[in-house]
Amino acid sequence: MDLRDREIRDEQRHLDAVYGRLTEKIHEAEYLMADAARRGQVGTPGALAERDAQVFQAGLHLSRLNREFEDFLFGRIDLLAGKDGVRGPDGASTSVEPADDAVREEPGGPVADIAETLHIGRLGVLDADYVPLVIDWRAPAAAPFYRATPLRPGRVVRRRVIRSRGRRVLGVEDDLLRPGLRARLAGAELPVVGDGALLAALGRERGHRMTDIVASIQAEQDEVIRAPAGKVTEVTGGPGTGKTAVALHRAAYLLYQDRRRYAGGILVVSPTPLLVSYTEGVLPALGEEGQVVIRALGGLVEGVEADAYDEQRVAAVKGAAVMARVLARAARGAVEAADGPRLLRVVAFGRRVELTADDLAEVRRQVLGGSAPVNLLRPRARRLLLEALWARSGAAGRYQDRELAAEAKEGFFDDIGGEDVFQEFLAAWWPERTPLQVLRAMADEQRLGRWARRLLRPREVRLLARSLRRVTPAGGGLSAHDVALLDELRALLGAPPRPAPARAGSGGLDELDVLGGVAELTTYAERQERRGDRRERADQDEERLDYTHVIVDEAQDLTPMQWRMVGRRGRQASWTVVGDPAQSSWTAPEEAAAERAAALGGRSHRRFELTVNYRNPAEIARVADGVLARALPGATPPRAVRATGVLPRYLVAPDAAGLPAAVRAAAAELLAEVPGTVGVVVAMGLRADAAGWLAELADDRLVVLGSLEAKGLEYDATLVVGPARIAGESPAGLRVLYVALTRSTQRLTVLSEPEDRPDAAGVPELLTPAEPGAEPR
Ligand SMILES: Nc1ncnc2c1ncn2[C@@H]1O[C@H](COP(=O)(O)OP(=O)(O)OP(=O)(O)O)[C@@H](O)[C@H]1O
Repeated sequence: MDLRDREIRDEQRHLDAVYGRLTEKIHEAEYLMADAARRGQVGTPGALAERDAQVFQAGLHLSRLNREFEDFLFGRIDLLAGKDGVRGPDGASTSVEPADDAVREEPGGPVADIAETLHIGRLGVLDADYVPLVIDWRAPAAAPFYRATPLRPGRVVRRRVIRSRGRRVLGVEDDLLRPGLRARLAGAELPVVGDGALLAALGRERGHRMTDIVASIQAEQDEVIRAPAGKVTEVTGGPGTGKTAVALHRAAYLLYQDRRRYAGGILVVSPTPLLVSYTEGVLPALGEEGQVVIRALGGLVEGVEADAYDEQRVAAVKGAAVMARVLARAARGAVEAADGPRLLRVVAFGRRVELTADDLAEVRRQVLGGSAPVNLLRPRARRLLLEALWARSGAAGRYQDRELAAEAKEGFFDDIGGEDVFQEFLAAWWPERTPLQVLRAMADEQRLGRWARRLLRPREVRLLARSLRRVTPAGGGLSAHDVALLDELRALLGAPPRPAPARAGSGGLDELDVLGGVAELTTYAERQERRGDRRERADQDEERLDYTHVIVDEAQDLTPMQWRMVGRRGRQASWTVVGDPAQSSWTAPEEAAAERAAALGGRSHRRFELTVNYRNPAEIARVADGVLARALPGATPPRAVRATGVLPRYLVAPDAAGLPAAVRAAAAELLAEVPGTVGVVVAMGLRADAAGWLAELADDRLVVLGSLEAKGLEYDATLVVGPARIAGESPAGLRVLYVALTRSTQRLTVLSEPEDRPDAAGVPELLTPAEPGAEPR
């Protein structure tokens, strides 16, 4: 038996002991459940409550234990004796530094004994004597597993990554943190097996789901994951540096640290639904099922799901901070229905009392002088209308006595205010508006022009109105940018009215008379389960806005309006904000920076930078770095950790007619070369066409993406089609191209069109080295 097999056998013994203990715990939990059920039969309220609590606890416990983790146990550290003998609650010694006499100088060099061995896994497990069999990866005692480096080894002599599946140990890989030291474990020399656990993880094929990195978190990443949840933790780093992975592991860490505070209260905001589905398996794999809400920007408003895309010039209008002012006017303007009543007539004291259009306009002006959200101004509208009628009735003059006058007025308010005529008038004259109704009202160019006077240019008004025309009364056709507008409107309007059947005379705004339209929609996260029972649940949707921690992924892409929306969800929260300015597809970064600062309030920042690219092989990173130099001259790219020896491939499509076949052939070639996924990235405008061209390949490993959808995702191989077309789609196009080129873990093919002006080797102009000092486009 060779050394590796022997070490695997030893780790297998340990894993068997762990599973033995887990089995005992499962039996304990099952016993508890059965016992609880028996107690329930007693039937007193107290017994029932106790049973519920026990069943709940035992059920939780069981479901965690029963999960077949692919690698329940994944790490081990062998440690020198600590400076003091203090042990923490998990049974491990707490000292970070070794005892002064832990290492002895001997003639052959320094020698030491391993004083403590810890196994690291997804959950903490103690044996019957409270000795730790496995330390939870988030416990303080596990930190050295991630943190120790040869420069600062602390007590760690050997770090071992254990690969296991189910109950079987498959392999071990060791790193020596103190290579010059001869260490002894139970009298024998400490064996060392292989190297490169990290590299093995990085080279593995990719699927459609992100996996956790718990076995190979690197020191600079660990610093971020375990950073105290101060006010704002800000993380920057280039593509592939693990920002998304780190953000998700941080959520799991915060839960472990203070479950009471964070359970259910962590929100992760992701740029696209694609990235949400790519990442949503990571937390359950870390044992945190259902504790963290992950939402796409277009799915942040409860009951709404964005399913449309805005071209860049429209997005630029919708995302700009000035929209907040346009919407404020729209919210107030929309309460005045074009076909609303122009005369209020009641009968009081035996004669007709009227308010004319001019009178009503004056009352409306007074009502809008109030600062409350528009829908909440209705009681004020009611009161001011009655005041105006009372004044017009001339009744006040008939009373000398102030008390009598006040009494008469009160009676008048009660009588007139209670009449059907008056109530119907009020409902039509001050209709309650939903955000969706107001947004749709903005599709009328003339009306929008009025609301946006001196705020938007006529061209912008036209673009905006035209784009909003696709929004249906039920909320179809909304883009992620529209959702931020809806959220702003919701704040301006106040709580939307409860869903109710449309009432005649409810003051429809042109055709916008679908009350409660918004509440009829569903969110991304709940789409699956909700399909069948939308109506029943719509009423129960009390949206949560007060998260305790908000994590923003790809933060560089949020528009000012989106920052306002996200900011509303974390007024009291601490924040983790991760992003990379070099990948930003938003064109006005300064404006976004101002709204971001407002969203994060005056909270203090702690900044971290990640510097190593774990995704792209060096051969691919080099190509991307060239584009980065054009997009942001002077920016430092992250350092790629591995090379594959495979150079990117350059192909050229002869002309537009030949493009579909060329795309198909290039994609098919990549599918044949890699075991996992292939992403085909095209300009947004080419998305639908490209999907059609590739349909016949019918391979579920293949994904077609518009350039903006590629954000955050990764594939074994990527085919980037038409770099110039991608770069030409917006002023931020070069940065979008940079994103496209950094999606691959193994192979990259670039397919040029004639407009890419490829050189003789097929390398498109944009991918040739930039002239020194070249201006960004
Ligand atoms: N310590 C690690 N061990 C193993 N894999 C890692 C490690 N860190 C990152 N990775 C892998 O590298 C890839 C990139 O990580 P991630 O998507 O989190 O990077 P990112 O910084 O968010 O990238 P981008 O800015 O391009 O979205 C993922 O496959 C991730 O699992």
